Amino acid sequence: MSSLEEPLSMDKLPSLSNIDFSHRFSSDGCSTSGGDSGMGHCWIEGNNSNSSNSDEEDFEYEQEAFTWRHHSRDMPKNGNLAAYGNRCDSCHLAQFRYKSCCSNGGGLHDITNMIFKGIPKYVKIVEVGARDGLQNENNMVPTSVKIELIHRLVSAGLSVVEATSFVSPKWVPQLADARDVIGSVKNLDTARLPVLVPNLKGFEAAVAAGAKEIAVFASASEAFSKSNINCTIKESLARYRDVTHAAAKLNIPVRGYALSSLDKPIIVMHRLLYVSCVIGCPVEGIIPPSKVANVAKELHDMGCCEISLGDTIGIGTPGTVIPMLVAVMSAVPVEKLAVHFHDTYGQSLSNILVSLQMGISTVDSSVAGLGGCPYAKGASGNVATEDVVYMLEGLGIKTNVDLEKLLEAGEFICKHLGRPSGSKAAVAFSRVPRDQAY
Ligand SMILES: CC(C)(COP(=O)([O-])OP(=O)([O-])OC[C@H]1O[C@@H](n2cnc3c(N)ncnc32)[C@H](O)[C@@H]1OP(=O)([O-])[O-])[C@@H](O)C(=O)NCCC(=O)NCCSC(=O)C[C@@](C)(O)CC(=O)[O-]
Repeated sequence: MSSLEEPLSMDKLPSLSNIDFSHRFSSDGCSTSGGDSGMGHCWIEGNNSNSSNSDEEDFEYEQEAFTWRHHSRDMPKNGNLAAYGNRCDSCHLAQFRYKSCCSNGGGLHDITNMIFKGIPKYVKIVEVGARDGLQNENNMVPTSVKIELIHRLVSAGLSVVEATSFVSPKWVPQLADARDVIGSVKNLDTARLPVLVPNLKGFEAAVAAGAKEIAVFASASEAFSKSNINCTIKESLARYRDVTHAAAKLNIPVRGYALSSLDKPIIVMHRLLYVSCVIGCPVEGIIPPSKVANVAKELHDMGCCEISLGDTIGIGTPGTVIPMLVAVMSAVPVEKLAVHFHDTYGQSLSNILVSLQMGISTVDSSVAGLGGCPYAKGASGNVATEDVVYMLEGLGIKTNVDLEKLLEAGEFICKHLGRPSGSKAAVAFSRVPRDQAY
């Protein structure tokens, strides 16, 4: 059993013992500085008490703003887009159904902007299925399947595909083939392929195998740090300082970022840093936002150029995510933050949406929602990339991901794993021919 399976097992889920039920999903139990900052209400600006919700107004609004509905009804039955008009000639059929580019050329984004002030025009998706997804699989996935999956994800347009982990094979046997995986994909030059490393040993192995970018991971929960990487938070930060310096010394040119915390700019390998358990921990229960902010700040000060905030057990709601983000954003610039939601309670998309509203434009997700473990009932994988792309494109936010190809990548891995996709969008698209899907 992997180290992850233990903390995620049902008996350790916080819902049962460690976290008061109301605190799990409301901001009341999770303010940034002791009192309730009320932030849970401030960031959601789409509707206020003045707005009417009458059916009539809703209908008019839909007609004006979301003209894609008309398009999908009026579309030729044979799916011949060219015959329908030239505005959408370049759209794929599946995307045509929901993509705002097909309506009034940019106008929809303006309307969306009125509702979602500050929402980004482009969101970078960090695909973690090949790593976060497959590390929890009960059965070993053959190396060739992992390699094929990575190729498919890259060819779907994902610009960052986390490939594997250089962790102890005793702890995570599912990724014991990290060297072979990275060896086979390292020359893919249209995507960045970070790998997870927990210490210097992992870093050295990753470099030797040809990894050009790495990600390190610390926890905001002392107990989870111990169970996940067998050391305290402080010890983990010390390890990552060593890794940081080793990366800097190698001065390996990567698609990366200058390290600003040392006196001269150095190209660093550690793009991404995870902070896990940012909302709750299977052992400790609710994690205060200030604790998350402290860990994130330490890592930022080390020179990490991107910090991904992981709701590892997927208990967050906008009510708890917002105060956590407020706290972290007071310590780390928002452009360096990413969000990483597991979908245990089905809250990921709403959590992503509020994160975007707060200025975050990097989102982690996993093709087909991979990551669930049969022995961890109640805890599930990451939010599915297909669902994220569907929502973002529907909002007029660019992702540069080809949904058709992404769906095919999801089908490929689900077929291999012998189970249905964890993506709602993928399941919906699979039920009817793509050209008739809503
Ligand atoms: C950190 C350790 C290694 C400490 O494990 P340890 O047992 O404390 O380490 P150790 O230093 O005592 O070494 C024990 C053995 O592991 C070997 N070893 C030591 N390091 C490595 C390495 N890098 N690669 C390969 N082997 C290694 C080392 O050489 C030795 O081998 P032996 O002498 O017994 O044959 C272990 O706890 C570990 O690998 N943990 C990783 C667990 C993991 O991958 N968890 C999943 C990460 S996902 C996550 O955290 C959440 C995230 C990021 O997805 C975000 C979110 O969802 O919220």
